[in-house]
Amino acid sequence: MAAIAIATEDLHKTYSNGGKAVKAVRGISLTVQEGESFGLLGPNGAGKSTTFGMLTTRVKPTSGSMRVAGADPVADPTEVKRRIGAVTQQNTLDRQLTALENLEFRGRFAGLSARAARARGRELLDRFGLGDRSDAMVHRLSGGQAQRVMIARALLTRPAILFLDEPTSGLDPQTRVNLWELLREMHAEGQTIVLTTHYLEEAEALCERIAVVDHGTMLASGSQDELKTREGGDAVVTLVHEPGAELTGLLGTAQRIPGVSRAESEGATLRVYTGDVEGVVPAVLRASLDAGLFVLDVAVRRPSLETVFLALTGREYRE
Ligand SMILES: Nc1ncnc2c1ncn2[C@@H]1O[C@H](COP(=O)(O)OP(=O)(O)OP(=O)(O)O)[C@@H](O)[C@H]1O
Repeated sequence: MAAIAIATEDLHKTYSNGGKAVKAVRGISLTVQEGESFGLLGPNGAGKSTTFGMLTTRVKPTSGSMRVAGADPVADPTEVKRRIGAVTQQNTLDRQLTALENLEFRGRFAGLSARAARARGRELLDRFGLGDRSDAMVHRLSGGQAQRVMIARALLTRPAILFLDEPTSGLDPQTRVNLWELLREMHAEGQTIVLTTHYLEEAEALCERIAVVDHGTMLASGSQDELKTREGGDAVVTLVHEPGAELTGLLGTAQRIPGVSRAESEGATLRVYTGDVEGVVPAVLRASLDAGLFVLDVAVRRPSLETVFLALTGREYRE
């Protein structure tokens, strides 16, 4: 069995914002195995960056405990930093230096000889398709190139865990897909990867295991299949009615339709969860018409991370 890379127990973080307490993280317990690619998925403000900050020593938890790469980020932050590589949301490259110099500098700081740091820097830039950009000043790099240099820099000291906070936020779709490819390669070579993302598609593309977070708590965690089976095994049928439609009666009827495991309404939208799409769609449409309602749109979503989020929160996922 693989060793444990990360274990957290009931992590909390409360910020004080002008005297007001902001409970950003409210009890996160998770385990990541070595070699895994693990994602913290949730909408903006869910507490992902705060959790990322605690795991990577930048944010001190209010309470709870954790082990990261065999050390304690609170008691021994220097040791944790030595063992991990972290890529934050901001561009933290030194703008006075070239791409290669940024890498060399990190290598020297970590105790490599000048020669070793330069060689490893070159190797990584080549690997990341940036061999011809090694002498470019940082401000000349595109967003995607800068992000790759930051990942290369984080990998320079062969970290036990590579942490990435929203790795493709703000990148164009093609650059995003290229970066996914790179991260998949790293992972195939055994690199443990922990990332945060608010893109369902990114979590789906990159993460073997996912923790779904919202409002500072972890709603569920598991492999994608586990989550889909456990939390969102049903397809979701959505009926959108004219604005202002009153759905109370319809909701009751929908809940009694055979094959419907759950029904809920949000404004003029009715959602039913079912394993029997073919049987339920006509029945629920009929119920809607019988209730004198006008249906604007019908949509069926097969089990996915989107339906998992819906099932967990009763809300549509908005990226
Ligand atoms: N330094 C801080 N001081 C006060 N409140 C903070 C601070 N950092 C974050 N918060 C608040 O904590 C909550 C969680 O923020 P956090 O950045 O961890 O979420 P997130 O899921 O990473 O979202 P995003 O993707 O927008 O960064 C938010 O309500 C945010 O406003």
